[in-house]
Amino acid sequence: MALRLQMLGTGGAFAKKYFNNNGLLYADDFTLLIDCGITAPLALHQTGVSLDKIDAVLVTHIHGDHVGGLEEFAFRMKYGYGRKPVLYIADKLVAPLWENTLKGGLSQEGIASLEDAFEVRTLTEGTVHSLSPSLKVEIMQTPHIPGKASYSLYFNGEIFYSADKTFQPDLLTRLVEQRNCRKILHEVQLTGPGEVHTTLDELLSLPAALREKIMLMHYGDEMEDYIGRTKEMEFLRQHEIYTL
Ligand SMILES: O=c1ccn([C@@H]2O[C@@H]3COP(=O)(O)O[C@H]3[C@H]2O)c(=O)[nH]1
Ligand SMILES: [Zn+2]
Ligand SMILES: [Zn+2]
Repeated sequence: MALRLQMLGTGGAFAKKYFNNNGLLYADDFTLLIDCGITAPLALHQTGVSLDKIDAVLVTHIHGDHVGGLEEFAFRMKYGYGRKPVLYIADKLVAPLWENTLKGGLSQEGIASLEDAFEVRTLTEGTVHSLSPSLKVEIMQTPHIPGKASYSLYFNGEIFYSADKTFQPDLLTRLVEQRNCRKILHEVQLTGPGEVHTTLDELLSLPAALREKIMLMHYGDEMEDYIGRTKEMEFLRQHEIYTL
């Protein structure tokens, strides 16, 4: 059966009308939380999804809007459900996530490493990882902040989910023309220069054959002003469930 996606939030890091850009990906036999930002615990609560229904969380990179909810997630799973959440993470992000983000809050007697708080399953580039019989993922490092690794995701060899990233037209073209990609969930920055993100103008410069596969996410509070100005590319709406 097709994958379904329910964004807990579709906002950029500083959006106030939208929660952080985190998504629930539903496969037949598996529910994956893609990123767990600062607002994820509240967004999950409002969506009516309890933590124990999430089979695993996967993080794309270490910014607060993508990992800031992990401390609460781990503590509530430990004290509320008596177990550790499964965490999929690129091998290169394991040390920075613990040392630079989570250690201060989570470390205590019995929790001295990321593995003490989560069932850590590392992901490597160039490998297709089976999360379940119906859900496979490949991670692809894509440029975001210089010197800071960030990984876009390719699900079941056909669905591309961009991490925060700069414009990479060649990658998008290659995925569609050579790797059977039929849907692209893409971050977008609506105003100002892209710098560490992809601007709407950049995405509008792509050929129609690519644009028609793209849905937009990680946008600012000004999104409504841009409805009708994105050609074939629709805005993903938080909490709605999309069949991919
Ligand atoms: O070199 C930098 C680093 C960061 N930032 C801002 O901080 C935010 C962090 O989360 P984000 O990656 O969703 O979005 C980023 C930008 O809004 C930036 O504009 N330039
Ligand atoms: Zn972000
Ligand atoms: Zn980021």
